[in-house]
Amino acid sequence: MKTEEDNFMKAFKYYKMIKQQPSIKNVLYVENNISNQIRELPLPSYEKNDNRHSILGLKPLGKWRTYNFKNHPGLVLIRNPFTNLGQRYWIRKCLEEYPRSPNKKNIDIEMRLDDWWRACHASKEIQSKQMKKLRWTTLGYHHNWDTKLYNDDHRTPFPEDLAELSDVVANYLGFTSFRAEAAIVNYYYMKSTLSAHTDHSEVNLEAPLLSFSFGQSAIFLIGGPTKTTAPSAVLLQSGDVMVMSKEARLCYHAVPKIIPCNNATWNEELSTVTECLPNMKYVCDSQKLQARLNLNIDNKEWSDFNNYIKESRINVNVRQVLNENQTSLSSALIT
Ligand SMILES: O=C(O)CCC(=O)C(=O)O
Ligand SMILES: [Fe+2]
Repeated sequence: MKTEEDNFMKAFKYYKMIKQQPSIKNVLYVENNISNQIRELPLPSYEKNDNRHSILGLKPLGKWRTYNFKNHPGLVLIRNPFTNLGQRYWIRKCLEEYPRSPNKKNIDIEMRLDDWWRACHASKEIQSKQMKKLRWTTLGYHHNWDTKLYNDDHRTPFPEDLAELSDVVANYLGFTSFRAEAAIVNYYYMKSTLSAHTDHSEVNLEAPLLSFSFGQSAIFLIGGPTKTTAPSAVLLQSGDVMVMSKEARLCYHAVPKIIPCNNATWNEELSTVTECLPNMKYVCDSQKLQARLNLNIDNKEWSDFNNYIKESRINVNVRQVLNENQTSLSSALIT
């Protein structure tokens, strides 16, 4: 039997190269769209009254710039819709709060750290051993990496702020019934990679996958439904939101390389948010959320997180697991 050629692996190996830097000549990004592979989309007819953006660290929706890719229908990029303060807020959340129990993380099997960030900052020994070992934490429905299945017994409350952020983004793109039910937060250091895979564990494969990137940049490979398709390489920069929907939802993708960003936008001009508090769908205490966002304007408060992110990348990968009319996986099995 003739085996199909693995063109995905070829590209992965090329970009992963360490001895010699891979050429980024063919890497697609908005600021250098030489091959016209990226096309800007007109502003969608989003809900103009959605005034939740400021408190979530987002720019006004009318200023967002959205693109699709000639060779990858269903793949949509919103080029950094976050304010600089907003980036600080989400980076901090991913480090300080999301890795806390009962959320799960890769280092749980080695050492029980209910509060990884605090433990690392309370002990130099823990810091030296555990800080750079965190590779992922899961939220909501916890992805089981062995069985690749979700389970009703491995579900904890999904963070309200991330559910709200996902709701704003999904609504903006017209996915008005999207519900954030599971997320994987991926932590990358400068030599980390993520190998080729598809995300197919969700019952609902119609709902898009929302991917938020912060910190250092990444080369993201996106191919087709099999590894025979040669992938495109796309540069993901801090704040970028990549959406895998429709035909792109089940395509192979990977991160072969982290590259230093050109500018740490999260350390550029910052301004606090003082607007009147909007009505929220998931967040109960919007006053507290606003205070938490504004806290990060203080460089002393921000300093430990800055030290982490200057040589790391964080990706928050949000999924809907269930179908629209289902409330649990068991109800999904019956219908
Ligand atoms: O880090 C990324 O950009 C992709 C992460 C991813 O593919 C995943 O979590 O399934
Ligand atoms: Fe993925």
